Amino acid sequence: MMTHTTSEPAKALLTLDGVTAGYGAGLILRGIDLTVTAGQVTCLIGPNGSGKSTTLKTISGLLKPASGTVTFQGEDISRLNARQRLLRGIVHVPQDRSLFPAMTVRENVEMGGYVLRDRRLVAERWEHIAASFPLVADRAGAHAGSLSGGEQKTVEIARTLMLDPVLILLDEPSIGLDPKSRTAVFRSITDLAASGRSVLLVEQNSRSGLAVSHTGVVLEGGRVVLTGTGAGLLSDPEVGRLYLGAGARPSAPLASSAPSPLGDRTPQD
Ligand SMILES: Nc1ncnc2c1ncn2[C@@H]1O[C@H](COP(=O)(O)OP(=O)(O)OP(=O)(O)O)[C@@H](O)[C@H]1O
Repeated sequence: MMTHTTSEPAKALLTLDGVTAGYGAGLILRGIDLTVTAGQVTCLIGPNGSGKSTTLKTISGLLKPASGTVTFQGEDISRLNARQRLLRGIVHVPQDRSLFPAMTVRENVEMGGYVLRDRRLVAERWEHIAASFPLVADRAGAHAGSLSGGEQKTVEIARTLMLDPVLILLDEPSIGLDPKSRTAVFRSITDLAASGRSVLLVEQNSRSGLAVSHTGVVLEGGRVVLTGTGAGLLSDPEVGRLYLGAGARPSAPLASSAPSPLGDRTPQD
């Protein structure tokens, strides 16, 4: 489990105050209060339909809040559009696959910098990304569609670095992946935080998500019902029973089948 090693006081990077939002007449978010601390991984968990993806959309600007405030680096960004928020360093990786399958990995990563309109900067950042993600360097010339689901997700995460993001929103990055690919994706999330990025993660694989997170936030019915450290929520039997799909997990059942440090998939429905 990683820890926040800096001795400086934790800084609020993003704050949601009483945010309400929905897609039509009804509200899905019913007053979200949430803080993301700079340099941390924060994981949103909660039952299906509780509003996790909708919360990410109100942060990236795909959805405007009906009321309440979204504050990023001290600025009220509630009324800004998605492009304006992107330029401030908020990058959203949606749940669905978003690479262009017929383009190469390198072309896909470079496309991530299309708003930069600066070929030299894109080339520089490509070098940095290729050095940070061996998979991206190794498969640079391969068509994205020929990569496995986990590899594609890793490329999507790597691509966010084209915009030198401050806050990366990841919507269920591990969905549909086999255990090995999941481990690789969660490792890249840990690496992002270690390199100074802040991550807000939505995960159905709640145990795995909390295991790589400094902070865990539980959503229910469009409201935050619980906040704690990732480790604290993981070890709380009541949280386990209510939100992690099972009671407190017994310690390793068999020495010969030690669980992955990231835990197993725990469906919530
Ligand atoms: N584009 C949309 N138009 C209308 N309703 C939507 C739309 N997207 C989501 N909803 C509804 O909003 C509610 C919350 O959805 P959201 O995707 O935020 O939940 P979630 O917590 O991420 O759930 P899940 O774990 O199932 O992805 C659901 O009832 C969903 O049907």
